[in-house]
Amino acid sequence: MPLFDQLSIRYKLVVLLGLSLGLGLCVSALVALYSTWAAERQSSLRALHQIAAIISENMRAALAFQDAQSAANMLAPLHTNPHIRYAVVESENGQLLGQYQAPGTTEPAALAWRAQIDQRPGRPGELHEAMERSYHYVIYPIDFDGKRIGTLALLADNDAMYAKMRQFFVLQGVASALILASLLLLSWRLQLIFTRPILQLLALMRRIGRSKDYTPVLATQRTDEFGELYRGFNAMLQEIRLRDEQLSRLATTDTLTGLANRGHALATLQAMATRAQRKREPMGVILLDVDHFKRINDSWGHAAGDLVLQDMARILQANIRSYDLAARFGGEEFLVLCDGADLAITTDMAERIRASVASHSFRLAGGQVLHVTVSLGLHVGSTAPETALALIEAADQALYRAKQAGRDRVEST
Ligand SMILES: Nc1nc2c(ncn2[C@@H]2O[C@H](COP(=O)(O)OP(=O)(O)OP(=O)(O)O)[C@@H](O)[C@H]2O)c(=O)[nH]1
Repeated sequence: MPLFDQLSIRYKLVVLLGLSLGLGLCVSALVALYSTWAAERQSSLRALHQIAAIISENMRAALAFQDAQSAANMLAPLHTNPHIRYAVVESENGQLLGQYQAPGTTEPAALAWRAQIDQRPGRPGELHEAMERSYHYVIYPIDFDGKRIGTLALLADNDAMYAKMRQFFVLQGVASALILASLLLLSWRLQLIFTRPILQLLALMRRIGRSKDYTPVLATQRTDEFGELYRGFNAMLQEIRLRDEQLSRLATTDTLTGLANRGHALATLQAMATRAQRKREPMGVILLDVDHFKRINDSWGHAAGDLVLQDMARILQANIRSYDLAARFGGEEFLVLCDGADLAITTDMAERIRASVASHSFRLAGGQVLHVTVSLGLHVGSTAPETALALIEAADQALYRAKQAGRDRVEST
């Protein structure tokens, strides 16, 4: 069913529910129709029986005396019932005593009915009734003193029965249409119970696909499978969010010192430089290098060197402003980006760092205390466009001069 497959889950459920409820309604309507038809059929035959019983009771004397005139008089009032179309009274030996034909009845029709009555199954003179498509009839035996003296055959059309059936059919149709409309409304309400949570999840999934914001938002008190689905979805979002954070931390952080790594520092420098140029503000770049670091490694081991680098990171963090960035730029080389800082502020910051390092006691795992110095080169970006690499290059030249000038000092471009 390709068309059905293409329908949204909402309409699929409405179609399925509507079809099942509609089918139930059709079956019950057919049952009601059949029962009404059977009841009408029974009641038509019963009514004809009652008329036949009354006429037969009065017809006894006419039969006993073979009085055709009396028989005709007794049949004549039948015209008050427009549905009785034909009646015939015969004596026991089959002799016709009286006959009635409703006004408008043609002779061929009367003859056909007569033939139908004569061909009835069973023994002649026995009580018999039959329901045909367009008429029904009763053959009623007439007894006198315990002896069969004749029979009365009464035939009536089915017009009254069909009129009632038509009326019932119209009523049933109207009721069925109303019920069907209510059932469709009910199907729509019912499908909401199932589709609302699914569509909510779908909308959230689409929104996350667009925004990439994995913050869990589906709060629910539900205790059913949908509640479980919501909670599972929330847990999954939470996990993705944590992993995202972890991944971006790993991608931007130096694992030894916890400072920003080289890649993150360069990207931040580029963004900071662009912003500074747009706002026509200065920005400071400080490049610093641990003096004679190789000696520390060689004398105290690589682990001691690592410890020094970690302490160095802490000193840097302690001496920068919240909106500056300290990064590990290479082995024992660090970069500090000072947002909106002019030469005076940058120089002051570099000097503060140098002095903090020089006065710091680097305590090794074995308890030994080292004193270390750093050389710093700084450059303050002008308002003219400069690439991140050009800014670093300039700071590096200043650093080179600091090293050349004897280390433990700050040089600027
Ligand atoms: N412990 C440790 N050492 C590192 C790391 N990265 C680089 N190094 C070492 O840092 C040292 C850098 O030495 P050099 O480039 O010669 O510079 P330096 O000894 O500091 O001398 P100057 O810079 O001229 O004062 C090398 O011995 C590298 O092996 C690291 O992550 N941990």
